[in-house]
Amino acid sequence: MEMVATSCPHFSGLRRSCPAVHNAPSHSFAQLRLSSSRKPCRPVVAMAASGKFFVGGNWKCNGTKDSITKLVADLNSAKLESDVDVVVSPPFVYLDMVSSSLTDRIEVSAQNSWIGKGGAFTGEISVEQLKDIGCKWVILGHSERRHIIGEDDQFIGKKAAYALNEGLGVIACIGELLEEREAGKTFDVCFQQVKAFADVVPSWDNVVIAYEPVWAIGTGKVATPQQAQEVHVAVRDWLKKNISEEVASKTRIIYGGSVNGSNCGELAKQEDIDGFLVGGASLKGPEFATIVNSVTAKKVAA
Ligand SMILES: O=C(CO)COP(=O)(O)O
Repeated sequence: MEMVATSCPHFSGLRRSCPAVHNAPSHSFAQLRLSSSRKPCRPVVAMAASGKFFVGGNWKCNGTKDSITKLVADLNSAKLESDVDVVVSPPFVYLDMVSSSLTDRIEVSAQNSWIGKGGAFTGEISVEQLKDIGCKWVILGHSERRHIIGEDDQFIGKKAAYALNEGLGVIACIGELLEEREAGKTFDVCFQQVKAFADVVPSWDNVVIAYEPVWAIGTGKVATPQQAQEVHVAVRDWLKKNISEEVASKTRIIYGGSVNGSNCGELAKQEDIDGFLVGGASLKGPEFATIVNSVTAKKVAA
């Protein structure tokens, strides 16, 4: 047996299922143990720190002081696996309240931010203000902002560049409409949206990509694990070809769209699903904790 670093000789990408071995478990991020004949590839190392499972709860425009106080109490008492980055994203008006009452174990994200320094921009929230109240992340490019509010790639890109330059992490959302999927354009749409981020981000260190097919958001129609995995692999391959192998390997690609406590385990087992962005089910503390803890299914699958 020989130890080799980083990639599989049977496949151009990093950390993919090896097509040379049917049903082979996935490659890990860092190292693979290969037989000297270079046939079956087997992972021997668990996910690297850079690939830590990431679960975000996007509370959208939901909640009241009372319901959010209860949700925070449930989250504070939940047992969460330690090897998961956990983030929740309350509506702006409750952000400070959540940030100051939530356990340090969970970080807080905004659902939007302005494209530049704050000032005379009525109704907007600046990155400086978000940092001031302890916010570490911002969700950008969410389909509800793209398709309901009308934000385009260029505008979203400006927000991402500014937030990253100022030290916020960005949860960069991409995903196709149903008609785009049906027209066979899923990859084209996702690549174009990733490219818009890629064109402007100063570094990928603080970027998590969230693949959220629009037809699966809030509909109860979750993508199958295979559908999600297929897009995640394609996006990772795009990063490899257009940015670098390192960025492709390290960047977390999480899935969102009707994730719940029942379907998270099967999705988590997919090699290129590095976590979730959860809407409706993140409003229930115990169910959100189940989704966070689906990292155990991933570890078993590896
Ligand atoms: O939009 C989402 C997360 O950002 C997903 O929402 P649902 O989980 O409610 O489908």
